[in-house]
Amino acid sequence: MSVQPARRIAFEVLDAVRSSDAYANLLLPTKIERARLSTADAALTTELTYGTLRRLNYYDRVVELAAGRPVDRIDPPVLDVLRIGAHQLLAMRTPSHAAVDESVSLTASVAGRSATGFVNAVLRAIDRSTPEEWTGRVLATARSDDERLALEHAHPVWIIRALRRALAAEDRADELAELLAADNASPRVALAALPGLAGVEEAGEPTRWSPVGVALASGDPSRVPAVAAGRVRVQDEGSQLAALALSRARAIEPGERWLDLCAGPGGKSALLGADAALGGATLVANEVVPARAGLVERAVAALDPRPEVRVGDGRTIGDEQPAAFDRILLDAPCTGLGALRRRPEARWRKSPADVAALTALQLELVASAAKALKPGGLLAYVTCSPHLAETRPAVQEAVERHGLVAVDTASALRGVTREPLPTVDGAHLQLWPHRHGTDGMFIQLLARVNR
Ligand SMILES: C[S@@+](CC[C@H](N)C(=O)[O-])C[C@H]1O[C@@H](n2cnc3c(N)ncnc32)[C@H](O)[C@@H]1O
Repeated sequence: MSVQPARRIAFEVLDAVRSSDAYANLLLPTKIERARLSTADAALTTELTYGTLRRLNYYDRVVELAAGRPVDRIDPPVLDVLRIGAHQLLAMRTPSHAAVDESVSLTASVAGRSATGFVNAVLRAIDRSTPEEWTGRVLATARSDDERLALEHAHPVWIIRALRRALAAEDRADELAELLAADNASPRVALAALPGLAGVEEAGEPTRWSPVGVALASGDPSRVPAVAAGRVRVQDEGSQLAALALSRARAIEPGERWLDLCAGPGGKSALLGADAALGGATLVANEVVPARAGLVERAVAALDPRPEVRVGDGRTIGDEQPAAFDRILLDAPCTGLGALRRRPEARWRKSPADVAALTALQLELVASAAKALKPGGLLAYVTCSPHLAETRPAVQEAVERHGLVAVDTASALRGVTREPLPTVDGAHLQLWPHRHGTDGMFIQLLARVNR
């Protein structure tokens, strides 16, 4: 029996994510396009791939219980087939015979005939109980409340604890389950119409917050002509607000110099560059990884004038160009814990050790950005992570060590957003997937006060 392309592609992506650290959100669209899948098959492939990757810990526990052995004693390609099979049986309600038979055929082609009996037996064992019965059985294996939440909502325990702390800092710890559920829902595609180059109405319906935001009703964004021309770009609304917080917090004086310190792949540079061009300012987009600087070049290609794109370490710009910029965006490298809904496997890749390394880098970048800021200038410190270790220390050092003043960011965005953002305690703005429908961006404006 031949294997349906949807299941084969889902397997290939899981295999590449596991064995060569591939990014599913980059690899999957390429494979779907190459296979010339219909819209329905593309949607099925995406659900098989993303749904399985998100809930890996849950399906691994199901497989362990059904197979009677730990997953590290199962051949990795066979385990991937079982994970995809379990997702079909427990979450997609695929008819049993299709899920089992196709998984067996897939096993024969990727792991050899000798493994097919095992896959058949494990999937039939999974199919003998209802999804609800499996949930009960899996949750009963949890050794703590947090492990139970981790299995129920498919997040690692350390991320659950970090998100709970970040919510608790806003007195919202009781919203944890809602946040975890939002991380598991596929976001709608949001687009940004670049100011001066495209109108919102060209591409779809206006979004809730961003004045340049467009919601794509359905389909492939690259088929929208303005997207193909680079005048409208796929960009989360939270990211749009981060760029607009800097470009629209105050009127632009012609001749202002702006810097995007960590620009790759260039989403925010494109929006900043468009606003800069309209206001008579110039933008320099800096990125340390040359290949990512190439992506920035592509992102800003439709702009006139085009921002200068440079390859360099943002940590040295402050010494190289002190007091040179009127506005700086520091969209810091971070764990991305606020964007887990977009990158289904990301949650399983990160570790607490990444946080410590990133906090250190963020502090060095803040020091450099603060030096590069002119008196009277404005800095936006941004992360797509609400982790307190990636937000609080950078802002605290900007104020206490580098003499910047925290600006009330929600107020600065008041006249900018379509709908007023809910008020927050403190000068920063923390967006949340479950509250705002955006990625979990943290945005703090900081000013160097004129002396
Ligand atoms: C969160 S991403 C920026 C996303 C970008 N602003 C956008 O909207 O498309 C952070 C970027 O910082 C870059 N980066 C990491 N270390 C850096 C450094 N020392 N100097 C400059 N850029 C750095 C990473 O390569 C990555 O492209």
